[in-house]
Amino acid sequence: MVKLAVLGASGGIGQPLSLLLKLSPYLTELALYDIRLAKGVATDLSHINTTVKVSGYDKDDLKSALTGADLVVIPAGIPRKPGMTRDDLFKINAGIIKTLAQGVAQFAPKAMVLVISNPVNSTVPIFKQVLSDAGVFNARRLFGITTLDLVRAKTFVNGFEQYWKDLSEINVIGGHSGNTIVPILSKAASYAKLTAQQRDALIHRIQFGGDEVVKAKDGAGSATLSMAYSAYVFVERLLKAIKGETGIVEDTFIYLDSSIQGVKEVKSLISGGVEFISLPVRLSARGVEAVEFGILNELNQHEKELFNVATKELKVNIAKGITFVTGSKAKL
Ligand SMILES: NC(=O)c1ccc[n+]([C@@H]2O[C@H](COP(=O)([O-])OP(=O)(O)OC[C@H]3O[C@@H](n4cnc5c(N)ncnc54)[C@H](O)[C@@H]3O)[C@@H](O)[C@H]2O)c1
Ligand SMILES: O=C(O)C[C@H](O)C(=O)O
Repeated sequence: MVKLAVLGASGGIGQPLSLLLKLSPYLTELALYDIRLAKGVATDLSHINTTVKVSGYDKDDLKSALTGADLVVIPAGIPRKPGMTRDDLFKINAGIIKTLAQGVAQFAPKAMVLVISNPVNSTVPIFKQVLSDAGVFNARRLFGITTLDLVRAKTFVNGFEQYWKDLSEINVIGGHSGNTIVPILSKAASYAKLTAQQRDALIHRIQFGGDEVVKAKDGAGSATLSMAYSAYVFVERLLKAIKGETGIVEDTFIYLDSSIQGVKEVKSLISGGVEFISLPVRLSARGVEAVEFGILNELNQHEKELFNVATKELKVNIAKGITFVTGSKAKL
C-alpha cells in the first residue's frame, strides 16, 4: 500500500504528473490537493481503468489529502513569465511552501517530500526549516527535484553529435537556476570531441533551458510537460528504491546532514561550504542512503570553475529561504 499526495495537482505540472502517476504500478492511492479544481481532476482521472485509487481534496482539506501519505510531491506555486528569474517567484511561492510544509509537519511528518516549486534553491531550505522547527525533520526524506536539468542535458547533447553514447555518465549538480545548474559532461568520452565553443553553448543551453520554454510559452507559464515527465521519472526511481531495488542513483537537491554517508566527504571537498546541494544520491527504502561524493573529485578545471560560481549563488538562495522562516538573517 503506497499513498502519494500531489499538492498543486490542478496546475500545468500537477495535471500531467497526476496522469502519469495514475499509471504507476507502484502506487495504490493518489490524493490530489489544490486550492482549485482538485476534485474535478481526480474525478476525470478516476475513470482510467488502472488500479491506483484517486481522490481530490479542496482548499480546506489538506489534512485528508496528507493523512497516511508515504510520499508528497509539490508543484504548487506560480510559474515564471518572460523576463522573470526563478528568484522573482520567491515572494509568492515562499509563503505557499511554508504553509504546505506546516501541513506536512502536522499530518504526514514521516512522508518523503519531493519539492518542485521554484525557486527550488530556496523552497527546499524553507521546507527543511519548517520541519526542523516542528521537530520532525529527517534529511533522508526531503528532496528538491532537479531531474529536469538532467533530462535536458541528456536531450541537448544529441544536438551536438549524431549519438552521444554514454548518457549515463552525464550528471547535473549544484542547484536549479541558471548559473547554479552545473552540467558535468566531462566523464563521457564524447565530451573530448566538443570544441570549447560547442561546450560553452551546450552548457549554457542546459543552464538556461527553462528560459527557452518560458519565452516560447510567451506569458502562459513555464515547463510543465517535460517537468511532469521528469518528476515521474524521479518518483518511479524512488518508489523502486523503497521497494528494495538497489543501485539506484539520482541527482537531487538535498540537505547535507553529516549523519548521511558521504556528506562529511562532500563538506570537505566544497570550499566555503553549502548546506543544500544537488549531487548524485543513492536511494533506498529510507530515502537518501548515501551521497556519491566521488563526482566532486572528477571535475575538470572548467567544471570546477562553474561549480565555484554555483555554490556562491546557492549560499545566498539558501540563506534567503532560511531567513524567511526564522525571521532572523541566516549566516552566509
Ligand atoms: N523543479 C523544476 O525543475 C521545475 C520545473 C518547472 C516548473 N517548476 C515550478 O513548479 C511550480 C508550478 O508550475 P506550474 O506550471 O504547474 O504552475 P501552475 O500555475 O500551472 O500550477 C500551480 C498550481 O498550484 C496551485 N496552488 C497555488 N497555491 C497553492 C496552495 N497554497 N496549495 C495548493 N496548491 C496551490 C494552483 O492553484 C495551481 O493549480 C512553479 O513554481 C514553477 O516555477 C519547477
Ligand atoms: O524555468 C522555469 O521557471 C521552470 C523550471 O524551473 C524549468 O527549469 O523549466
